[in-house]
Amino acid sequence: MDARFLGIPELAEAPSVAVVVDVMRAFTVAAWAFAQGAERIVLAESPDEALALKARHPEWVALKDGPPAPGFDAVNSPGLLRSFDLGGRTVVQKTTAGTVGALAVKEASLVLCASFVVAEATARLLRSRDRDGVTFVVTGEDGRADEDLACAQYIALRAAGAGTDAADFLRRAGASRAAHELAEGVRQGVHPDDVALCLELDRFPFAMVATPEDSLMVLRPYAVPSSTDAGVR
Ligand SMILES: O=C(O)[C@H](CS(=O)(=O)O)OP(=O)(O)O
Ligand SMILES: [Mg+2]
Repeated sequence: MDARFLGIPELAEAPSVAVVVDVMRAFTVAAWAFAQGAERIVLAESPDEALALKARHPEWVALKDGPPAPGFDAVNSPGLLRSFDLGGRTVVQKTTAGTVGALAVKEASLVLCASFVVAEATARLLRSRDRDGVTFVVTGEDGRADEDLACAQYIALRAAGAGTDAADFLRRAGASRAAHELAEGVRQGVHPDDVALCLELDRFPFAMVATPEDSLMVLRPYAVPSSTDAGVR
């Protein structure tokens, strides 16, 4: 498998297959939302769009990064989200890096959103597909966020079938700037368990696939069979 690792500003044209990686915290949070029962996650372009969607659909759960904000129901924290019952709910998510990265590749034929908690399911889905190349979007710090790059490199190796030890990749993520900022209270809307939850390898058995639906980009969990062809699209 030919893998490219690009930051959001380096995305010149729509890739065929894109894996958008945000370990801390958007796509760890998204996976937790599905684990808590959410049916789908609408990826919003802006806080205003998230609030407009919430106004049209008061039953939806609006979530954004940063501190709690008027009109929003939740923040971008896995530790805080795990106490929500999201059974059957639609979540609207807007974050600084992860959701922006996914929307930047919305023209791709396959868009996966990933983090360590869904790493193996994501790799398994990629292994099942007959594709020449995969573009990993390293969403943080214009492509330099080491927690995202480490996760992307790990998934790429697993997707290529390599028997890779995750320990070094998880160590890099744990030593990243984002991990330090979350641990030291630099970032807001944080639970003390957030970093540990972001470093839980393969906590969930599903991958996450984003597709356009009625002019919105919608993320859903995708159960990947443990063998043979996963059959997306
Ligand atoms: O919520 C996050 O961790 C970040 C935003 S910030 O750096 O904490 O302000 O957003 P994400 O898109 O999940 O990287
Ligand atoms: Mg991030």
